[in-house]
Amino acid sequence: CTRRLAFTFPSQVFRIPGVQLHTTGALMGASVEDFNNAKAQLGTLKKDPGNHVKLKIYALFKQATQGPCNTPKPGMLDFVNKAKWDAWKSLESVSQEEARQQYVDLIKSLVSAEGPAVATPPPESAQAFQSLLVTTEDGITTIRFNRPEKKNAITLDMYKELIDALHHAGKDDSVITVMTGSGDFYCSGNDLNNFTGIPQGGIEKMAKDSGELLKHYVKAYIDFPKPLIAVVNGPALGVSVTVLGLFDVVYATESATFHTPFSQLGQSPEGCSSYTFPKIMGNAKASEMLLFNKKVTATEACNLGLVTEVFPDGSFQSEVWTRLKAYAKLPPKSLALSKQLIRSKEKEKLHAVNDAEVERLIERWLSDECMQAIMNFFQAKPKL
Ligand SMILES: CCCCCC/C=C/C(=O)SCCNC(=O)CCNC(=O)[C@H](O)C(C)(C)COP(=O)(O)OP(=O)(O)OC[C@H]1O[C@@H](n2cnc3c(N)ncnc32)[C@H](O)[C@@H]1OP(=O)(O)O
Repeated sequence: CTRRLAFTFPSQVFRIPGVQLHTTGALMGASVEDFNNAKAQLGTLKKDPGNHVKLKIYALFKQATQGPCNTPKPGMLDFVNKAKWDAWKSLESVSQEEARQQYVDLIKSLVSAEGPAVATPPPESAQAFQSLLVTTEDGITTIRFNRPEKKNAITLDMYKELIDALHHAGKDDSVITVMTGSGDFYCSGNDLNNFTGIPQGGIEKMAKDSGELLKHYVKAYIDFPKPLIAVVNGPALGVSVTVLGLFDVVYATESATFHTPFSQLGQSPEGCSSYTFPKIMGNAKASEMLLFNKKVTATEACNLGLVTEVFPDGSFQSEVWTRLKAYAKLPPKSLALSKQLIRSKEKEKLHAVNDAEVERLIERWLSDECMQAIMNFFQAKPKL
């Protein structure tokens, strides 16, 4: 029985091939009911103006069932097939197993987002995010950066979504919360476009507003009430690295790297890293990273104490998720209260550090050094 999910896409209809409700459903690990519910959602999905969700479903399905895209690139004017090809191609480095998992997570998040009741719908995952995939399953809320085509760079809206997602995850009935990335990067840090628009209210207001947003973003990590675990699936840059000092456990795949090119960008450290990094790795090593832009490998980051454990690329996802599922079976209150005991002594200090870092950054964002560095990135696209 081969039934297909169909939806309109720029005035045409294209189909997700091969969604066989019985055989493929079992293969992909989602139930027939999930697919039926997802199908109903796809017909009415209102919050998908750019068809991002639909394209994502298409691409994940292709990647999971056929592996990396090796078909010829469609012509520029073949908009529909080009969009599909780009979406599939962007998953090149996602393993079939990971794509399968992401596909199932996405289908399930659609089902619980707006659809018919499922067995135990976590109310928090009822939110639809543009740039994140948030799911709750087996006691784990997973917040996944989901802009793989931009290496998961964090836009202003995405900071807001992340704050929301963290607040919800802190209150939902999951036992642990996991952050990870879609595609080949964990996250390339702040989206440098955040500073390129001509802001209403002037550049000073933009810097001040960005400072406020950053402060709230970092605060969401400082105050996070239950175990927070980073699953670093690839390179990490900037603010996605600095906040790692506020996580409870950081697992990294062997090929992940950690890079905080602040002085290169005319900026200064954030995410409380000016305090947590020297504390974790000592002043000398922290200075290499935070002042002199040293990019460290996963193994080096582990030796420095920033990363808890490194796993081979080939078995990263399966080893880590097996472990996380076991952690999520531990008594939730005991875990949360123990985390709070470990972190509470530091909280006041961390908030003060956050305030000071943001104040310094507001000054930096208005500096010639910073503006020049951002212009250089977009003009020359240097590889950092
Ligand atoms: C509220 C504001 C708070 C601010 C807090 C302060 C935070 C500071 C930081 O996070 S500093 C770190 C900032 N990040 C960077 O400087 C990274 C810049 N990007 C790169 O160096 C490279 O893109 C790369 C190393 C991440 C990846 O290189 P490569 O594998 O060669 O891919 P591409 O360069 O082709 O990237 C693909 C696509 O993504 C776009 N992109 C990637 N990262 C960013 C980014 N951080 N900001 C904006 N755009 C980014 C890149 O431009 C390409 O787009 P295109 O396909 O050309 O449209």
